[in-house]
Amino acid sequence: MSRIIVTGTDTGVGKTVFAAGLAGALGGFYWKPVQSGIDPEGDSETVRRLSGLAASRILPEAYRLQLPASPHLSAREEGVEIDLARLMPPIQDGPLIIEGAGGVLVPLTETLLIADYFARLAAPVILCARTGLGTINHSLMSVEALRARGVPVAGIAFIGDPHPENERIVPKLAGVPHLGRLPMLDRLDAASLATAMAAMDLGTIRKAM
Ligand SMILES: Nc1ncnc2c1ncn2[C@@H]1O[C@H](COP(=O)(O)OP(=O)(O)OP(=O)(O)O)[C@@H](O)[C@H]1O
Ligand SMILES: C[C@H](N)[C@H](N)CCCCCC(=O)O
Ligand SMILES: [Mg+2]
Repeated sequence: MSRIIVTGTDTGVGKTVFAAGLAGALGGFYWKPVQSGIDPEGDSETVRRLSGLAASRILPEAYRLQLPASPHLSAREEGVEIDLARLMPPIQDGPLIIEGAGGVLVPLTETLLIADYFARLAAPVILCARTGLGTINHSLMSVEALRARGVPVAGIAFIGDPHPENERIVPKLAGVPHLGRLPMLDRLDAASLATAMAAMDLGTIRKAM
């Protein structure tokens, strides 16, 4: 079964938008194992709006927590203990896109970081990174943290305005493919996202899965 994890250099970098575009382009399934923050909507609802996929392709979260915070804290606030056993991906008949929470060293529990969880999933990761100032450091640190845990990095998907130098040096120093760049879309809807996803290297992503 083919699976890929979508992570990012930070929260708010555009993982959900990219994951929606990818799930739509691959005709796959989307799963957000741990959602922290559901007002006005969680990432699953966003993906439903933006992917063009049927509701049945968006799998229910294992944890759906109210507080928009680090998952370890959101869980604690609700008296919930996040259990790794509940975070194993559902079996699906098609490509599964799994979205993390925040960046790679965000804690799910007092002892389990999101990158440790990815290592348990044994699936490749796409790192979503901003194109602009600050991305070199954040991207290279994220790749190092993933590698240190033996998590395969399929490549970097850039998000934002073109920045040829950052888009050159980051994949080069990280030693991973540049998977393309998703621009910030003025009108963000399923149709414009599907069109913009044509700029991504879906062939390399499919091969990595
Ligand atoms: N390509 C894009 N075009 C237009 N708006 C975008 C794009 N990517 C992200 N955004 C906007 O930026 C904000 C953050 O994006 P998104 O929710 O995808 O981040 P995230 O990395 O998934 O965050 P989280 O850590 O909460 O899961 C949202 O308001 C989203 O609509
Ligand atoms: C609330 C947010 N939108 C995400 N669901 C969780 C982001 C956690 C980030 C934690 C941190 O790095 O400080
Ligand atoms: Mg998200």
